[in-house]
Order: sequence, then structure tokens, then C-alpha cells
Amino acid sequence: MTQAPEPERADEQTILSQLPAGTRLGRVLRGDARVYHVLIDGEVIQAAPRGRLFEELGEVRTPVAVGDRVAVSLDGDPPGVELVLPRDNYLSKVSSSHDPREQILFANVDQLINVASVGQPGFSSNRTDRILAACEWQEIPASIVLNKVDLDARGDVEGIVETYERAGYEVIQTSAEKREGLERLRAKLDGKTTVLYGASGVGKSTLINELYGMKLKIGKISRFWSQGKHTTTFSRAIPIDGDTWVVDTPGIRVFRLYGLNKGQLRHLFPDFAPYNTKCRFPNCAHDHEPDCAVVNAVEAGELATSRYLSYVEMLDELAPPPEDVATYGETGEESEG
Ligand SMILES: Nc1nc2c(ncn2[C@@H]2O[C@H](COP(=O)(O)OP(=O)(O)OP(=O)(O)O)[C@@H](O)[C@H]2O)c(=O)[nH]1
Ligand SMILES: [Zn+2]
Repeated sequence: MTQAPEPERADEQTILSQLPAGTRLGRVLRGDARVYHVLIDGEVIQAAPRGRLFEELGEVRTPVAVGDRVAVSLDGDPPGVELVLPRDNYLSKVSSSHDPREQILFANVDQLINVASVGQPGFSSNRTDRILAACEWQEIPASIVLNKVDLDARGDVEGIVETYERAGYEVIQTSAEKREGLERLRAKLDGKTTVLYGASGVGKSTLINELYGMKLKIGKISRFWSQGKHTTTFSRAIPIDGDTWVVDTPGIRVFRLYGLNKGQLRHLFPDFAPYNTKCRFPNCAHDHEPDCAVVNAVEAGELATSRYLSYVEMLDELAPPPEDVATYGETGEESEG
């Protein structure tokens, strides 16, 4: 199954008591490797990461992620991020096609909502399937908001909803324009930290402003939403009201999962689960093997072709599992289920 990190609950008081006086806990709103904006008791502090945070980075590009809970020493100039508390969860991707290192997009969230639209821009199943698989990998609850349903002249909505509900994902249909579905979305967001992931122009800002526009009190932060076009390639955590936070992600063109191999991908498509154990080969990659239950299900119309195509495209990008050479094609093994 997936190998997401076990959530660790840090005893924040214990950690704080071991740090120098003048150190405070806060949450990272945004930043790059040089300076982070940290919300500490309602105030945004700019802090620089201490050098030792970079010492054990390994393949991770930056030591601090948006959403991290961090300890900041306020007496320095600039104040310093001394420590990153253990993460409940996080989502990372391959940095870029030129940079194979791990880029952590955000940490410590309750859920991710993939915001998509019909009409303009049209629905991208590839984009959706990639982020849903990533959430399965990191065990982050994921659902879908399908916005601009008022523009559904082609009648795409029904098929999209059916595909994803069959795969076990909640799909909330909204129209920010006609104010439809907003209450349901609000109930989903209230009191939680939610990542809004979606292509530019699907209506993320409009939806949030419709729901919470009047409540964005922190001037610096509320302006994020009115900028229209994103100027940075970084995520931003936005405190909205009480325990409600939204994390805005940059317009990522292709999300490539970090640290995954070919053998693990099939477990990240929940709709494949009933078929994964029924292929002729227990370790079937559902790619070119004979008697593949997944391919048969696609041909029979039981599984969405679009989901399968996303799977195959992602599969192509991944390295084989270490044991693949030894076991590939062997029969008579217990299937792993
Ligand atoms: N017809 C229709 N238009 C919408 C709806 N929601 C948003 N729009 C329009 O879509 C455009 C893009 O909306 P934004 O809220 O800026 O989209 P975004 O996802 O925040 O885009 P970025 O800021 O680039 O990430 C705007 O012109 C909105 O008015 C909707 O439900 N129906
Ligand atoms: Zn198969």
C-alpha cells in the first residue's frame, strides 16, 4: 500500500521549553529558501532560515514548507526560523524537468480540493488524476470542486461527476457566477486547512471571495486574492477565519510525483482496486500484460478511459520497482491485494 509518512504529533510545549527565550511558534504563510513569512499571534514576521536547517536536506529543495509550524527566534535581525516541527503530512513533487529534487508544496493540511471548471478552461482529467493520485500517496483526503457549471453547454458535467464519484471522490458542483453549490463548499472548508489546487482561471479566487471575501482582515494577505495573475511560483497559506485556512498553490503545469515507482502507482487509483487482484500476473502494471483485468474493465466500460490514460502516462514517467526484474511475469504468487 502507500508509504506516506506516519503522522507524528509534536509536543509543542516540550519543544518550546528547550529553545532559547524569545522563541515563538508560528505557521509559515509563504516564502522561498531565503525568507519566510510566518504568522505569529496574528502578526506576520519575516524570518530567515538558520543555516543548519539546510544541513540535512538530502534531496529536498528547501528546508521549510508553506503550512509548516516553526519556531522563530525574534531577537535576531532578521528573526530566524530555528526549527521545523514534525509535519502531520505534506505533499511533494519533482521540482521540475530540469531539477529532480523533491519540492514540498505544503505541509500540515486537512484536505485538498482539486478545483476544476467546465467551459473555460475546460476540464482536464489528466491534471485531476495526477493530483488525486498524489493525495492517495500522501494519504491526504481529496475531493473535487467542479466550478462554472453554468457554462456547461456541452453537457460535460454529468460524465465527470460519474467518473469521479465511481472512483470514490466527492464532487461538489459550483457556479460562483450563479452562487450555486457555495453552501456545500463552505461546509467543507469551515474549520479546516484546505489546499485549493487548480489551473489558473478555474475560479479559485472568485469562489473564496464569494464565501469569505468580507472576512479577509489581514491586508497583506487579502491582497493575494486580488492580484489576479500569480507572480510567484510558490504556495501561500491564507488564514481566513478562526481555524479556517486555505492554501493556494501555484499554477503547476504538470504534477510529477516524487519518490514513487511503477509498482506503487496502481494502488493510487482507488477505482482500480477491485481489478488489481484479478489480472493474470499479480504484479501486473496494467500496461502491456495479457489478461489484464484493468484493461478489460476499461474496454467493458466499467472503468473510465480517461482515468486509464492518465495512469499510463504517469506510469511512463516512473522508474521500475527494485524487485521488478526478479518477479516480473511470475505466476502462482499470492496477489498483494
Ligand atoms: N461563468 C462563470 N465564470 C466564472 C465562475 N467562477 C469564476 N468565473 C470567472 O472566471 C475567471 C477566472 O476566475 P478566477 O477566480 O480569477 O480564477 P483563479 O482560479 O483564481 O485563477 P488564478 O488567480 O489565475 O489562479 C474570472 O473572470 C471569473 O469571473 C463561474 O462559476 N461561472
Ligand atoms: Zn493488469
